[in-house]
Amino acid sequence: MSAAPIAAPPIQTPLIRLSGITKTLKGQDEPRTILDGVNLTVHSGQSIAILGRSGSGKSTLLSLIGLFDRADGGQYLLGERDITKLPERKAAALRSAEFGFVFQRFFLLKHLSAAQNVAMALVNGQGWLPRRKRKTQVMEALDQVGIAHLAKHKPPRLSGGEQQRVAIARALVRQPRVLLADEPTGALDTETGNLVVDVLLKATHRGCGLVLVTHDHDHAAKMGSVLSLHDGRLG
Ligand SMILES: Nc1ncnc2c1ncn2[C@@H]1O[C@H](COP(=O)(O)OP(=O)(O)OP(=O)(O)O)[C@@H](O)[C@H]1O
Repeated sequence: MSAAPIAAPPIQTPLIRLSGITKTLKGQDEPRTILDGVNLTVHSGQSIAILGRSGSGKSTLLSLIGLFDRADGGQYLLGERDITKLPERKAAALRSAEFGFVFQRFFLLKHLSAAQNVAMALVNGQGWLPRRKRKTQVMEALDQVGIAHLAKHKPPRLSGGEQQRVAIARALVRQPRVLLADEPTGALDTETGNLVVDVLLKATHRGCGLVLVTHDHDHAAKMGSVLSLHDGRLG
């Protein structure tokens, strides 16, 4: 009896494919090429760390991925869609639908509770979601980062790590396909930073792609892959 043929695994379209991305900054001085043919592929559930010396262009690259900025050359595919030259209005809509952002600074509103800060991310062009639905999504996001019990606390009563977890919940509440984190542990001590990295990684278990810019080699080593930006190239 011949063995049954082994089915080929389904080929998944990557969430993101950047090819040959270039970016030259034209300030008062000589134009400077920051990204010089960057290729990057991000799959669902994948975590990628980007290391590189200060000024090497890590934040610039993250801004391009998150559609805050545009490349001068190369191609950007989001799923099957070529978004290299997407007009800004459409880019803004994609930005809030597809990406979650976490930064070194938490950017929380001090006079709002943790839950209210997270709910702010649910305001969209059509206004607010129905109250009950909004509350459920907010509590799920806070639960996902392990601080549902702090929902009513305002930022001044929270530790740095707790505040960053509120910021991560705010990034996750719209269920983005990709989480972009720029030095999210930069303002935290080592132990708290480790916790925050674990929370970010947990999001990848639900299928989110994660791109983490960091200076911390231990945090980078926790990611599925580690890339380094050097002389405008990622490798
Ligand atoms: N809007 C801008 N105009 C001119 N130069 C800029 C602009 N934004 C960034 N730069 C320069 O581009 C280079 C890359 O900056 P970027 O912030 O991407 O680096 P980075 O690797 O994230 O650095 P760090 O690790 O210090 O955050 C730096 O030399 C920076 O000074």
